[in-house]
Amino acid sequence: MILRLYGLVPQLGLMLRIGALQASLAILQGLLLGTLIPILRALLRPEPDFAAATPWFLLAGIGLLVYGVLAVISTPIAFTANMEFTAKLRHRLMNHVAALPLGWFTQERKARLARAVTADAGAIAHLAVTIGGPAITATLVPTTIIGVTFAVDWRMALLFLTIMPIAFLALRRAGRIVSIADEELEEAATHIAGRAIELGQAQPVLRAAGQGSTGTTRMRAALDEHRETYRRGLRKSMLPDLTYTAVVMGGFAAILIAGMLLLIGGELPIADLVALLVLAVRFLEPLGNLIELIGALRAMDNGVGRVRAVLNTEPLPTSPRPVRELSGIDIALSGVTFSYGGSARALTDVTANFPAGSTTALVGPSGSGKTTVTRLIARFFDVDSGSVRIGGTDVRDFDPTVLLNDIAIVFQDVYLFDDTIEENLRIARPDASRTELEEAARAARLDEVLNRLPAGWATRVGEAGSRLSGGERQRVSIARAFLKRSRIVLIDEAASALDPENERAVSDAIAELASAPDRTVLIIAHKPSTLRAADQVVTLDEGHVVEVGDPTTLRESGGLFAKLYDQYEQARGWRIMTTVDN
Ligand SMILES: Nc1ncnc2c1ncn2[C@@H]1O[C@H](COP(=O)(O)OP(=O)(O)OP(=O)(O)O)[C@@H](O)[C@H]1O
Repeated sequence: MILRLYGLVPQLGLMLRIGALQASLAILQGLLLGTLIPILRALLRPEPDFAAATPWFLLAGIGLLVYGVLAVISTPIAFTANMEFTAKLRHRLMNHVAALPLGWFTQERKARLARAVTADAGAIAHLAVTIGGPAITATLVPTTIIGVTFAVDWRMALLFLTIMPIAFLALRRAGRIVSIADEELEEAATHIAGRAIELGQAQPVLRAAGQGSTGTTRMRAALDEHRETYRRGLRKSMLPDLTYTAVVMGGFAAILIAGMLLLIGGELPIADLVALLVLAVRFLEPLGNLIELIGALRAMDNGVGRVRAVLNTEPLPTSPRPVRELSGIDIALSGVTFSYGGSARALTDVTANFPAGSTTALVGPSGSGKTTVTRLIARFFDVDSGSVRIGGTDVRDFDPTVLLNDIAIVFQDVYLFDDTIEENLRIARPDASRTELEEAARAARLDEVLNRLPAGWATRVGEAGSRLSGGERQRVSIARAFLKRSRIVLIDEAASALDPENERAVSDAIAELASAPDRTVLIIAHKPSTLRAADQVVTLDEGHVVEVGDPTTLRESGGLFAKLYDQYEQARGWRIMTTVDN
């Protein structure tokens, strides 16, 4: 368990300090109790011998003082260790998940990750420090007492020695059952967390269906499952708990009977029996506490297992000699085949070139693979076969930070952090000057929004940007791309209707982003104006490239692009009519 913990947070110095401190406290406690023997032997004579007891009293006094000082020192050390362990573990987890393929982040795994970062990391550090110490005490105090007992009566010491392994065997069994129950309970708790996230996300749909307050049946089932698992766990662990308690109580009875028999037989003086009974109580008490601790320790071990499972997930492989800069900004997909894990392919043998400085419109029916192409270029996933190259280099050979720095992505569904507009922009470039921020805002037509808002740059956008409209959120996202000065920009143009003002602003901003000659732009396009302005069009259908060419020629050829273009224009006509009518 200790090795597993060390593997998770390799803080050898800290662990040794805490361990040594706790071990010293435990051994000192046992030895202090040992001073009782000479003291009682000296005092429980027909003529009490105070002179013989005095040095032992003095020794016990000094021991108590040292014990007190060590106990006081250990509190701040344990507190600091707890904080340090938690922070290190959380950082390790966050750094690791940042390198995982996006496909890993399913609803269930997101819930597990949330619990690993919050509950597990906190509990592991807390338990390692606050339960680890008492666990050391609960093991070392009885061990020291056995040693001390040998000095009094070897037969009684052997009895103490026999009780300990029997108790540990009973404890092991109880621990195993507690561990299984804890794992089942954690599984049920993770289900609840997953369903709770789902419940939050599905609120609009549930309310529309009149079920906002009752929740989903899946959520109710998860709660029932948790309750039942808890009950089952309690039932299962009751018998081993009782067995262990019986061993500990039985141990005391055995010591008492054996001591009385030796006393009656004249083989043990009364002073030694009294001292041995006090030692027996202190011997069995920490052993008794172990049953409480074992549950917590097993829970910690399970937590360690869960955190390790996240940390053991393979990130996307990195090249041993990663390329640290782009040598060009042309993009080439060559024979790319990719599926999201199931049997259905999202892309099949896709070959397409996106020349440096050009703007390409990616077009195709829903589900044809447009978003997948952009995800593979940004290396959110790795291709199953074929290659994606930027400036002639396979994206798998780049240092991942190169792609993060040189590619800007303007998603349709923009995620904003619950912070000010300024901070949401600074994510793209934390050290941007005020002038750079303002230039980016102007280019993205965000300045109009900022002028309208009373708090301007300091406006808080609300959770996930909920206080801004969809178009305004997109302008923030485009401003991020300008600020980042990325030489490759991947845009998912909104397919749904924006209000005319936002639509014009977003279109103008995208056009400006695409007009730079030193930028390669890919737009998943739905608007006739964007399609017309593109240097080339790549049409996808069911994961295959079906057309490549300039927009005018493709429109005249009457193929899939021409059909989609007409549909977009018709939809736009309807929207304009509806807007005018309103
Ligand atoms: N995360 C995912 N997990 C599993 N399958 C996915 C995932 N994302 C997309 N797919 C599937 O891959 C195929 C291509 O999807 P993709 O999102 O690339 O299409 P698209 O052309 O961008 O569609 P749309 O225009 O509707 O956004 C679809 O069949 C889709 O169901």
